[in-house]
Amino acid sequence: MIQYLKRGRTAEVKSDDDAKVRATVEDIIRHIEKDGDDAVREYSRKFDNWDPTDFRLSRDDIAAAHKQLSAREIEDIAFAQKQVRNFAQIQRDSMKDVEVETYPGVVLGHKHIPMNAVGCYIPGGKYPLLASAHMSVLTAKVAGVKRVVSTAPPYQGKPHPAIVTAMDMAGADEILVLGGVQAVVAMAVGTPSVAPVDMLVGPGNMFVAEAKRQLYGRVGIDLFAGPTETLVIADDSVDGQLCAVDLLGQAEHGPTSPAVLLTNSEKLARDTLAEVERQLTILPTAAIARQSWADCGEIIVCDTKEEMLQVADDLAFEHVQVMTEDVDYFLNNMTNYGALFLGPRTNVSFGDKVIGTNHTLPTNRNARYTGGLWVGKFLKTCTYQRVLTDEASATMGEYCSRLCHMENFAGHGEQANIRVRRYGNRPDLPWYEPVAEQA
Ligand SMILES: NC(=O)c1ccc[n+]([C@@H]2O[C@H](COP(=O)([O-])OP(=O)(O)OC[C@H]3O[C@@H](n4cnc5c(N)ncnc54)[C@H](O)[C@@H]3O)[C@@H](O)[C@H]2O)c1
Ligand SMILES: [Zn+2]
Repeated sequence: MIQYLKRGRTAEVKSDDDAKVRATVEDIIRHIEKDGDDAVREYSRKFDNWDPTDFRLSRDDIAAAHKQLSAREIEDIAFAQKQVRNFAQIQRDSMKDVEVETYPGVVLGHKHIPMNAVGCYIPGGKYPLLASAHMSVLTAKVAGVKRVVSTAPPYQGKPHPAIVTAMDMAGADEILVLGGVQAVVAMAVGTPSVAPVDMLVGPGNMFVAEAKRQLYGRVGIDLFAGPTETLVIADDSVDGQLCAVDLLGQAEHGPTSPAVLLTNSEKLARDTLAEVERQLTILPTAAIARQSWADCGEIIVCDTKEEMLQVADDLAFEHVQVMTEDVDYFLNNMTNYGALFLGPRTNVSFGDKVIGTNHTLPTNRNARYTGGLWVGKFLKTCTYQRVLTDEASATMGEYCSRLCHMENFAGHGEQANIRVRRYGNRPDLPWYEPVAEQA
């Protein structure tokens, strides 16, 4: 049986919010398409109170940002980037180009081609999320993207030195200080001051995520990476204190970030509920976490691990932290998740900041069809083919001719027929008719 010890707010409230966000974003896109840089500047002033002469940082600005960080801070960023770069490179190396003779005389292949230009959004509204610079910029560079534009909103009224430094250390080619919808639209549509990119990547709040969704098709997007979600799957092998820390640690992202405990232990459920209340009295970011816990937090109690698996797959959450006796049961059987965190020694914060897997992950049940950002998202897998022999050309041509005819494609059919005529030595084949089998 599946019971709720605590429920989040209803889906109707959420869909009402979604409609408002959609309309806001539509307006901003239309306005920037029409008025370019002037509109970008207007929204930057309105939402971020930010109106510099140039949204792009100079080499001097970037050097000045580096100087504001301590040696320790630089080393910490370098450590995290080393882990992310290393794993991204291992993933890149696992992707092989192929070229195979698939039929006598027929050679098919594919190669992975990096995109030419991408725009990386680094969130910075509530927190200066410098880790996103490693996740987006650095991964794009490992993939071989030539032009990587990176942007973050001003933080407390100015460019955040650690974000700028992390972007630069990750290899960004252009650094903008621009936030929200105006930033992603400027990069996607292009303005006189920002050349357009081919794909937008990176997480963001619901405005940023919705803007990427609406721009999809004109540019590529990596995935729908909206407000953070965390699911903790736990049993009596861990305690309520640990579960509460891991729920609130991610609930602090924002007021719409769900944190859910899924357990087969009613005792753990009750202990966690009490611990969450206690920790909310001491957590420095409790103002945000309290609201997200009240609105979106849930505690679900199941009888069996099979039920837990079913609930977890239905939720298809971004982060799934498994702290049960048999963590491999979930690794082997779960099908919908952004990233898994197995066992109590690791946690979502390690993944967010330092361990090396990418933290830009699908939210809003998009994990049903995609994993998170990774080096492969910056590569286009493109096929090619050649036919090496006259015989193979004639054989494919004969089949193709008849298949085209079944679809009423006369022109396609003739593309095949002319090959059969020339390479199959059948000069008398009629035009626009399916090739008959030879007697
Ligand atoms: N899914 C993932 O992989 C992942 C990873 C990390 C962070 N996140 C999420 O990223 C988000 C970061 O959000 P944030 O708000 O701190 O920073 P943000 O940079 O995403 O958004 C700030 C911008 O939002 C715009 N904005 C604010 N209010 C607006 C309004 N009413 N209308 C239009 N635009 C408005 C402003 O221009 C501002 O620059 C969080 O929700 C967090 O959960 C997701
Ligand atoms: Zn997080």
